[in-house]
Amino acid sequence: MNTDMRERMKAIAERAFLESIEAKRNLCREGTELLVDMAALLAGAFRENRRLFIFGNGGSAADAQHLAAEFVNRFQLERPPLPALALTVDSSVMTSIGNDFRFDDIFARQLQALAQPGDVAFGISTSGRSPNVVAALRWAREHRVRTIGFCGRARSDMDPHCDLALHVPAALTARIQECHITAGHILCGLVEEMLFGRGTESNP
Ligand SMILES: O=C(CO)[C@@H](O)[C@H](O)[C@H](O)[C@H](O)COP(=O)(O)O
Ligand SMILES: [Zn+2]
Repeated sequence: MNTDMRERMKAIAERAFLESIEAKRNLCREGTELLVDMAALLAGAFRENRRLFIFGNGGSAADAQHLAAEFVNRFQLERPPLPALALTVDSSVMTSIGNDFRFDDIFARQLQALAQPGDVAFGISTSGRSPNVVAALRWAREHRVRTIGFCGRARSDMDPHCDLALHVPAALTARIQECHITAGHILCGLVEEMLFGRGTESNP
């Protein structure tokens, strides 16, 4: 690689780092209160033995699985497992629904099979427009399943179907995703703290 090319690549990398930092700084200012509310909603549902279902496409499917693993196994505290499931992990279920019905139904139909009133449906979409995410949130809302969403900056199609929606103040999909996983980790930490942290029933 010649020097010009190296300098150009470094500039691209530095810009990405700085945009990511800026997006997270803005999210910290605009989204912290809402994350605490989301954590309280989730902690309340887990206290009532309700379950969490997480879903999204592409990078957000990976986020769904990553966050489900934090809840089921553990995040930062030694504590009992929490019931969370990513709706992105069973290729047989997803391909059969996509093939026999519509790809837009792959998450909603799994909720129809698994979710009960009081459970929580958690949709993740950077555009806020993925039809399968929106359809699942819509079904959940109509069936007394609590709904939370992570999306991007703009008003999103998820909003009308979410009890709580976190909007990330960034334009690029990648920067929004980086904020989503940070916010997801924070959410896991807050839920653990609310359920098992010092001063709680399980840890007086
Ligand atoms: O990870 C990325 C881009 O960074 C992609 O895989 C991205 O997640 C996919 O294009 C998704 O289909 C985008 O869906 P959404 O976030 O708009 O709901
Ligand atoms: Zn990505």
